[in-house]
Amino acid sequence: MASMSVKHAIAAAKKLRSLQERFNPGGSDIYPALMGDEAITALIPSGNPLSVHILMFTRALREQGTDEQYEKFGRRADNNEIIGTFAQTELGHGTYLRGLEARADYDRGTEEFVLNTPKLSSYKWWPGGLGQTCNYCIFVAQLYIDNEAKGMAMFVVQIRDEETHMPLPGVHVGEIGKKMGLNGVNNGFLGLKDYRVPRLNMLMRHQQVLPDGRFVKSPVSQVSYFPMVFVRCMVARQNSNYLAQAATIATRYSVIRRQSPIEEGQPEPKILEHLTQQMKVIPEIVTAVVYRLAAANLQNMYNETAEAVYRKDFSRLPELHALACILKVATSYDSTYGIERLRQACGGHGYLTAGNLGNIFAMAAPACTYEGENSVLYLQVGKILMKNWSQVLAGRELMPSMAYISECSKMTSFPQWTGSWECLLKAIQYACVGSIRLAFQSYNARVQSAQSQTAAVNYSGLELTKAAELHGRSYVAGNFYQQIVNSPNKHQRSPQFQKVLENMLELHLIQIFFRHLGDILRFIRITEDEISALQRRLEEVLKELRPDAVAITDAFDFNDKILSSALGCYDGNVYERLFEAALKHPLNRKSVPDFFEAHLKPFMKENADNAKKSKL
Ligand SMILES: CCCCCCCCCC/C=C\CCC/C=C/C(=O)SCCNC(=O)CCNC(=O)[C@H](O)C(C)(C)COP(=O)(O)OP(=O)(O)OC[C@H]1O[C@@H](n2cnc3c(N)ncnc32)[C@H](O)[C@@H]1OP(=O)(O)O
Ligand SMILES: Cc1cc2nc3c(=O)[nH]c(=O)nc-3n(C[C@H](O)[C@H](O)[C@H](O)COP(=O)(O)OP(=O)(O)OC[C@H]3O[C@@H](n4cnc5c(N)ncnc54)[C@H](O)[C@@H]3O)c2cc1C
Repeated sequence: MASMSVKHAIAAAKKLRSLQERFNPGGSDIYPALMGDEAITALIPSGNPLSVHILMFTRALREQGTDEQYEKFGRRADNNEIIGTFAQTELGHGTYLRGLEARADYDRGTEEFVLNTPKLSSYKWWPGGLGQTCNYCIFVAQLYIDNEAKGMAMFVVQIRDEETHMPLPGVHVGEIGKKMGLNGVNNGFLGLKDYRVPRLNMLMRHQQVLPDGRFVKSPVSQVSYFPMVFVRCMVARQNSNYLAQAATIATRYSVIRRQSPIEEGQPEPKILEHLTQQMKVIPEIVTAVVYRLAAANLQNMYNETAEAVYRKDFSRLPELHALACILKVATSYDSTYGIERLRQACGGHGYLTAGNLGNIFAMAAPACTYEGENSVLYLQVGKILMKNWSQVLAGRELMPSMAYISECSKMTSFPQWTGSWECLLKAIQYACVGSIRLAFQSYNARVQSAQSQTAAVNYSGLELTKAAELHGRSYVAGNFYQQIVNSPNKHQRSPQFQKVLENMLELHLIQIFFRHLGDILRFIRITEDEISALQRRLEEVLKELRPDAVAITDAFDFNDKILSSALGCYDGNVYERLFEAALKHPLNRKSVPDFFEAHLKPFMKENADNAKKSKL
């Protein structure tokens, strides 16, 4: 599987290179090419062993290295002359970066760094492609000068000979073993023992070690986290894609499969005529659209911030960090749960490998963990919200994506309930700000009672993650509302198309309202009649969107090869394809399986003989 994946990955990398030249001639940013065709990754169902090379290794060299270091390493990496990975996580640490054990000791006598993974728990563990594919890596280690810790630093480390691919002396490298999915990625382990690299192999755009051992700190230490921010932005787009693929499969299957008459004596309808089936499938279609739009917005913000950082302007980093965390968490959670809901919506056939929904789930699910475990990132955002609430209390302005927090903080009560889109959006935002206020009261009380900030974060963790989740809902719903209602190109849309978009907005807002009804009722009085009216509107908008479900998913434009699903094929010949896939199963090559003579027949005969004996 690994070699097949590498073969496919090389073909994909060549296609990316051609896309890049088309989208971005001579440029080094792969993102425009990815925008055009990240579906390439879907062609490698066991995962792309070059994705970390493309997404992290090349970008870290460009963004964290000096221009000279880019010339020495980055250009060859961009040209795929060398293949690298991003080796940060260790067997013993993934989240708590300050706890990483790999170390780099500066030897001013030789102007080299001596790299070590001192214990088994210090081994790098998980980096994509590390096991078999890569011959280089960005090695993240704690920097020591004269045995004094200086914080994390990144080093370009060659791990395999470029000609023979043999591991170099002092390198212990290999594959970490089978996973739930992505088994073509060869995630690996790496141990280094007294492995020396020249001083100029430490990436020094933002922090430096001078030949005499003097350390020049980075102006903003967090800029070293930037490679992770980029992937979090990519996860938002990738996982909205996975959800869109699963929604396409389940929608097409739901208009082919007929089951259970709705009226006695009537023919069996398409299962998408059942209201409960509509509630399983159509919200997921809309969620995929909502997150694709949010991810595109985030990517624009990333590009702007990356350019600013390149000019040493770090002012937008905190907002990008907060939004990248929020969207990475929301898209990975909602896509993972949504794909499983869509699999279940396809009944037994959804459980067949030929339906491909299991593999799409296995590709989407690890995004809840990699690039920052989701609940840890929610806590990150919770901490940022606490800082911003302090700003609100001090009457200071907040970053644009949090401006609604200031507005809601000035409201003494929620206005008269109208049930309009603006009302629903404001209700979600108001509940978020109420949750932030409560979390702040708990957090601040703990800090005031002499608890450390870290401890106060831990003991306020449930309220902090709730506030973070509602902030994510507010941002995503607000972005969707703006795109549908206030978009500058709204007038270019046909009335019919605008109506479909507005139906999707109606469904998204009502669905989020019901998902967080408890959080909302904590801060807003809404009558039973007003809630029942929203229930009716939910049922109505599902009915309204039912005729457009297939057209919307067709507009995702996944061809059959990308979907790789007997349930979601464009021609709708589901049963023929399921049967064709079944007949290809190795067990169907013989009428009598080998295990009959070897195991089953003796087993049955032994039972028959025992039965006879017991009768005698
Ligand atoms: C052909 C390819 C096609 C591709 C198509 C699309 C594919 C896309 C998907 C990719 C597929 C596969 C790739 C998977 C690869 C996976 C790679 C990895 O997993 S790499 C390892 C990831 N690891 C992590 O994310 C670690 C998580 N932990 C952390 O980030 C930190 O430890 C943290 C933040 C949890 C704690 O930090 P710390 O303990 O240092 O302190 P604080 O929390 O107080 O933070 C200090 C200060 O810094 C600010 N901060 C933190 N993080 C960031 C950041 N990233 N950016 C900016 N600022 C940051 C924080 O807010 C604090 O600020 P302050 O003002 O001081 O309060
Ligand atoms: C498919 C895949 C690909 C990966 N690719 C790479 C790669 O290319 N390069 C790389 O460097 N890494 C990679 N990783 C590793 C990934 O980044 C880590 O798994 C991730 O950062 C989580 O760290 P961990 O595994 O140590 O989990 P832990 O941090 O041990 O988390 C375990 C549990 O502890 C909780 N926890 C941890 N810290 C806190 C806290 N402060 N507060 C509250 N709860 C906490 C978490 O929420 C979680 O529930 C990959 C992982 C996967 C699954």
